[in-house]
Amino acid sequence: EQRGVDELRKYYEVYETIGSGGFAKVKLGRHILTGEKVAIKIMNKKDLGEDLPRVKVEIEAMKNLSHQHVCRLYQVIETSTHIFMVLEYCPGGELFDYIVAKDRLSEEETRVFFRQIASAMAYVHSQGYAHRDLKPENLLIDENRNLKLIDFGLCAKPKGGLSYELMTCCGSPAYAAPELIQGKAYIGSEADVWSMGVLLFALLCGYLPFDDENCMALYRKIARGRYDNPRWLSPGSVLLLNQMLQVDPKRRLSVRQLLDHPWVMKDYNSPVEWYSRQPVYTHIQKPKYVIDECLNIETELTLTWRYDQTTATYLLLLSKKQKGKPVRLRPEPAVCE
Ligand SMILES: CN(C)C[C@H]1CC[C@H](N2C(=O)NCc3cnc4ccc(-c5cc(Cl)c(O)c(Cl)c5)cc4c32)CC1
Repeated sequence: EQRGVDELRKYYEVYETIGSGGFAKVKLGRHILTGEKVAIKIMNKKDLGEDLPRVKVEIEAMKNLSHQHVCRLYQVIETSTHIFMVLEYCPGGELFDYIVAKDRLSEEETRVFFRQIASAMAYVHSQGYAHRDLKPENLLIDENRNLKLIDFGLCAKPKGGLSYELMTCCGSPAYAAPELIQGKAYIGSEADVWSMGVLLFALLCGYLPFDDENCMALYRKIARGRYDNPRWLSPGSVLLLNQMLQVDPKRRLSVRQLLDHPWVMKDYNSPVEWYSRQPVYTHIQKPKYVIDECLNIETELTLTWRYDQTTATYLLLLSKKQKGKPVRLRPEPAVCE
């Protein structure tokens, strides 16, 4: 561990543990050069065991995902014993805790969050990924009360594209689609829409549509697809939930249909913007303030995203600029290789 932590401490101050996710612990950190806070996911390869491939899946997926509502991966440091993932820090914690604290959300507040979730999912699907573990515990709130999707350890990128069927039954039962828990071949994006329906119900109601402490009883309820709409739901909410929680995946709304659904458009009168506002530069268009300031990279050089210190510094500077913070490095910066 020591060598890995030394490598980490070259670039980051490492503070207390702020959480844990399955086989990982998450510590608060600060990028020394930019002063930006980060979340550092720390995994011990010994503890990972057969979960190591899941981590590789998550890292590869996150390297290809750059979106305003997907938690950003800045850097990966791997040693013989550990894997460190340096991630975008989300001080607002889990959406799950936010719902619990408020009992349930109003339709208006739910719509703000739901549009962000639809934006993230439309983007993730457009990149050929299915998330497969969508739940309020995997949606974090950042410093501007925006949602960030995390935990891509169960995501899938079918070889032939998202229309190809998947087999692995995974994710959290209460959010899992009927076809998935019945072990049928399923389409990842269709299963994600079911999970979004369960999530929408949880936001609007404060409890789950299908719940039972007995696993088999829970499966039967999901397979049957029957749930009660509490009296405070508007007719529009009842309709949208019904269109998403269709047991037959072919009758279920698609994410694309969600983007301009009347319930989603209410008060906004515009469809959900799902395009990424954070294009992943493959060729540096010489953003002057960054290149000259710190990264004296030959502008003709295509910056290959190595997810090393250079990537982290570049992305964190970009993030600072997007937040309107001064794009300055700490005095006497360490060597900017
Ligand atoms: C399903 N739950 C248990 C999972 C927990 C995990 C810890 C989380 N967390 C805190 O505990 N405190 C604050 C906090 C702040 N910023 C974070 C940024 C990224 C991640 C993160 C990102 C990815 Cl991609 C990932 O895979 C994992 Cl495991 C974590 C966690 C953060 C965080 C909350 C959700």
